[in-house]
Amino acid sequence: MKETQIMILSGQDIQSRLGKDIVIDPFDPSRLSPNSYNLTLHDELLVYEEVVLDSASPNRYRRLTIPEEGLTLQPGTLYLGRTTEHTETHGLVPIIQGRSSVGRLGLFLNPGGSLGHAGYRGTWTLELHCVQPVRIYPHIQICQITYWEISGDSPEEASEKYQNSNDIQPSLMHRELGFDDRDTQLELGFDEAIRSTS
Ligand SMILES: Nc1ccn([C@H]2C[C@H](O)[C@@H](COP(=O)(O)OP(=O)(O)OP(=O)(O)O)O2)c(=O)n1
Repeated sequence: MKETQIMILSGQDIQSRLGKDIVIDPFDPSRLSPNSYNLTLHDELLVYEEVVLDSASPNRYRRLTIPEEGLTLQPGTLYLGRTTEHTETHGLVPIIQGRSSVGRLGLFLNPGGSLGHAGYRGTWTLELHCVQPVRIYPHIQICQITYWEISGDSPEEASEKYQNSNDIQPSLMHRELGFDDRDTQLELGFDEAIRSTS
């Protein structure tokens, strides 16, 4: 039987493929690790307003800004954030995971890591929760992206819901259950209302 090897890209390989099959924008070479690249936290967060989240309809949320002097996250709340960086990947599978230095503060994101599609283009949504109050700051290096070679044919198929995200993207699972764009518009309208009064 033929052995299949799944390979992870080294930091050097990531850098040498920039502008070809990998885009990381902005890019800072000091954030490269031996086999990953550290992505940073944008200064906005979303917090759901609902006591019970419904997977079959859009959930209202409000937007927070993380000030330069920091923001203390509280246990029991899900915070949605995003990477500052826009990434684009072709012919490789990108995966993001929380950094160990962040996990050691009891701050966890995207449990188990988040698998991207080969062909994913956009910023990444970060699902943050903490086990005790923890202070965070804008643009801290929060997670790492790794790139994996694919075994076998894998036509690039963009995510119908999340491709080209350039803002924090709450769950769009309701779309799978038959809700149309009208429901999403209501959600966006609520977000704008919150922003204009805060
Ligand atoms: N925390 C995450 C996880 C993924 N993604 C991006 C990269 C992926 O290529 C895309 C779709 O992710 P999933 O396949 O995990 O999402 P779903 O399965 O929910 O959606 P779809 O059915 O569109 O694939 O979203 C993201 O921005 N933030």
